[in-house]
Amino acid sequence: MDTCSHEGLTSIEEACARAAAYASPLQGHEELPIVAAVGRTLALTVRSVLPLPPFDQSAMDGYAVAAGDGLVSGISLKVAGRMAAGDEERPLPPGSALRILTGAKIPRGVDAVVMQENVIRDGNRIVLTRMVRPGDNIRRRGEDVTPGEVLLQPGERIDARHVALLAAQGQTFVPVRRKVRIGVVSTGSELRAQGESLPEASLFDSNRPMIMALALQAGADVVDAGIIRDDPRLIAQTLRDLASRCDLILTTGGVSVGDEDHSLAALIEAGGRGEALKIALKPGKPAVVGTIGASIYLGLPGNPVAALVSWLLLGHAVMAALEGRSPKPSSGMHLPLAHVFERRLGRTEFAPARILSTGSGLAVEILGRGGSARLKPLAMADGLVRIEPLHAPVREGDMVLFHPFRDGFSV
Ligand SMILES: Nc1nc2c(c(=O)[nH]1)N[C@H]1C(S)=C(S)[C@@H](COP(=O)(O)OP(=O)(O)OC[C@H]3O[C@@H](n4cnc5c(N)ncnc54)[C@H](O)[C@@H]3O)O[C@H]1N2
Ligand code: MOO
Repeated sequence: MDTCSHEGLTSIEEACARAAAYASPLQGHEELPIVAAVGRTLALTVRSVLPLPPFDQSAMDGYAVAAGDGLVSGISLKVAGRMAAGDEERPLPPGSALRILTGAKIPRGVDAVVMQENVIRDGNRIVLTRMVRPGDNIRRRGEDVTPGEVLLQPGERIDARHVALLAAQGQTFVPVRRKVRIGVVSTGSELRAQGESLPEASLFDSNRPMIMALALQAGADVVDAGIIRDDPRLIAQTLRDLASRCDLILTTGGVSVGDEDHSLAALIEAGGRGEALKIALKPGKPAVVGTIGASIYLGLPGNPVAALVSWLLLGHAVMAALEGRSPKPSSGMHLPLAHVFERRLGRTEFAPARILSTGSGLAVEILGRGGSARLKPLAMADGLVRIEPLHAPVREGDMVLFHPFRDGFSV
């Protein structure tokens, strides 16, 4: 079923779903040391083998006591010994206290820890300056994690937080999916590689380096397949070659309606199948999605900002499908726009924007007036704003969704 949103355009959700439908999760996994697994995708469920904390422990530096029904302020207790983190348990003599440090095991008979700030120490005795209740300042065995519970689900992208949890479980290795291998090609007879001369009417290829960088940021292995001029035979030959080596092939350029837009024709000539999409998205309206051999094919638009936005939506949807992850819901923040923004109804619009600090809080300013070929505003921006299809006119102070680049380039 197609979700046609405006003038026969395909909605972003439908376009992402169609692109992802060509992909299925990659088979096979490898075991990596937990720190080396950062950025990789978990292949199997991880269950806990150990309660966390592994034993009842003190949450504070202070004194371990038997609080019973509670100890009132003013009670005096003898300090009968000391327990530091890592010490073996020592018993609490009745009617006394033990000096205890953060992380130390709670001895039998102890049911509360008094913070040292809440006692007056006088030689070998303490006097409580506050009421003490049973359970105070004790971290219970298993209160964080119980044995056997599911800790991490397959598809989780491993980061420092997961490394800490796995480490606390005593785990040395973790099973991860193999990296997605992405072949990146720029198409366009006007393009030259860095280091080449720049004849009239030519420009340096910025999409291929950008897309390679984005693919690396997304945790993929990258194959640089160079620049191919606008010749469907040459493009088809490159696609055939990459199909035997890559899980995903990304080209930029040639997805629109011009005489030299050969993306879909080249895919079909190479033996693949696919479809040209017109998405209710600005920039990034045209795209080609399909498959060739065991590879997924994504033809991104040539305009650089359009290529970036298209990668963030379609590319991320395909990556999630290849890695067996369900795409996370979008997690931008709503901020007021600092100015009027001229636009037409109908397409979701993304634009580079920076955050401003105003007298009344934060606001966002769109840079570059929405030009899809302009690189400088993109490089100067803090993130992308997303304006919904029916949000027009856009007035100063209107709320828009802002996706910061620092959160890993996602929208
Ligand atoms: N009649 C119409 N023309 C266009 C339409 C349309 O609907 N009807 N859509 C426009 C939109 S929107 C976009 S986006 C572009 C997409 O075009 P293509 O994917 O076919 O890309 P090209 O025509 O090859 O290039 C567009 C533009 O980008 C520059 N470019 C291309 N590759 C690179 C690169 N690797 N590095 C830097 N710059 C690149 C290229 O020189 C062009 O200026 O089509 C519109 N046209
Ligand atoms: O949507 Mo094009 O993708 O405007 O640059």
